[in-house]
Amino acid sequence: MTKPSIHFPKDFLWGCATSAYQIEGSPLADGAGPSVWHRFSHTPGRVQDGDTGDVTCDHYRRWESDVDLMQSLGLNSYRFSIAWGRVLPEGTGRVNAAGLDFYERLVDRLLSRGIQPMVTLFHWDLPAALDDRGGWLNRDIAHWFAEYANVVFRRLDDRVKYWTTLNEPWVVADGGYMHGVLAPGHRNIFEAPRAAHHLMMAHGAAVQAYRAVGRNQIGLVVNIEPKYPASQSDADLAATRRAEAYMNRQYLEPALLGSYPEELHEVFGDACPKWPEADLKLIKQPIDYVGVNYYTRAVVRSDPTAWPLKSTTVKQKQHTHMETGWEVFPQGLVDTLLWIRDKYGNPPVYITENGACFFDPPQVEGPVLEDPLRVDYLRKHITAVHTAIQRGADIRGYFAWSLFDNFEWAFGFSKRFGLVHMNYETLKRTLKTSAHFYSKVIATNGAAL
Ligand SMILES: CO[C@H](O)c1c[n+]2c([nH]1)[C@H](O)[C@@H](O)[C@H](O)[C@H]2CO
Repeated sequence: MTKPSIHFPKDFLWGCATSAYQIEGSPLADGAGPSVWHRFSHTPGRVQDGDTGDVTCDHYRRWESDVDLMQSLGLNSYRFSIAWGRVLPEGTGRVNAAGLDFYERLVDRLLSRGIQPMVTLFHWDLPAALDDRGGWLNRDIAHWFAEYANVVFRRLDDRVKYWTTLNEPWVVADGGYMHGVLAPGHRNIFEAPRAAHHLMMAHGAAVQAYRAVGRNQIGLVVNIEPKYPASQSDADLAATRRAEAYMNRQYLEPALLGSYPEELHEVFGDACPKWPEADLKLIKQPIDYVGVNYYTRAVVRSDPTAWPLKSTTVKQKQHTHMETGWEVFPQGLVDTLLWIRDKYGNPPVYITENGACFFDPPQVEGPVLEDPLRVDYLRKHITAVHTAIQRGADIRGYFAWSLFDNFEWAFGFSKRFGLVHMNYETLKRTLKTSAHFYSKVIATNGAAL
């Protein structure tokens, strides 16, 4: 029986995603101010092997040929983030012209090569100067973020059609303030919900600012990891509900519904703050799309000893090389997209990140690196996107994570997600077979799956 031909919507965005601190290098060049990740990666013991973002892919200096490489892959879109500290070295006030000029040149080159930019304003690299003023624990950060956003909107909104306020506020609050494994490295259950709330207030303030000056689209990017109970026991079902509320609903629902899930009280207990209605009104600014970062699912079991969720995830059979063994589970992407369709009124969605890390060698000899496991992962997950579209979900684009192997936060360079291999000694870029595969999928708008 011949395979039914797969076609995506005519103007579907096909891109790759990256972020500033993970690929640019030169974190202090041309007047840029340091970020919390510059400080964190230069603090011994915080990042595996003492890796830092000082060089990484050296994109800050190789951006022109990198854009040409994107064009050679046939990308029609590229998702990247702007380093706040390059534009406003102290986070507020003085604008660093050289920093803003870098991103303007990047946008212009992308457009000249037929590549639509999707720009993320904040992908975790908060200016250190703002962290010194309390960072995400200071309510004023909503104004600081709106000020920064305005500077960028005014310069680039005539060319950038897709904006994102935040990338994955959950990771910042959970990693940076609850568990302390990401910058700024706090471990405090009383801080985490406040950081989460101020992140969302900043999102709302930036969207509100955008509506005054912008003419294009703006959204929020959240990581969604669907939660499946390990059993139908009351304890596992309750643990699954808590885990879903803590990761998947805690950010989407204030943004889309103007309220927090009740289950957060079970997670945070007496650390759960009561927020004024005005805050939630600010957060619930209408957005044009939801960005979904999907990698894996979680099978959840109750575990009264696990802090703070009182739940753990059960490792599954086929998984990627991430430390906690992210299961390869494309059905979870279908389930996630249909869950958003049904629970939040079928908003426009972009898959703003999807990808996998498998072992790739540090050096590559030949012209291409074989990465069959990643090809298989991408094929299954892009097919899952198509399944969700056929079942009525309004999906408008897909961005593979990531264009290059890059700085994988606390894991340093030990984890490789790229479609293009990075030799960190020579900075040589080498296409993997996943890049060639993705290129064919784009050229045939899905038929090559
Ligand atoms: C918690 O998993 C998230 O969905 C997630 C996975 N990832 C992310 N978020 C981040 O947006 C990227 O900066 C990471 O490099 C990438 C790979 O780890």
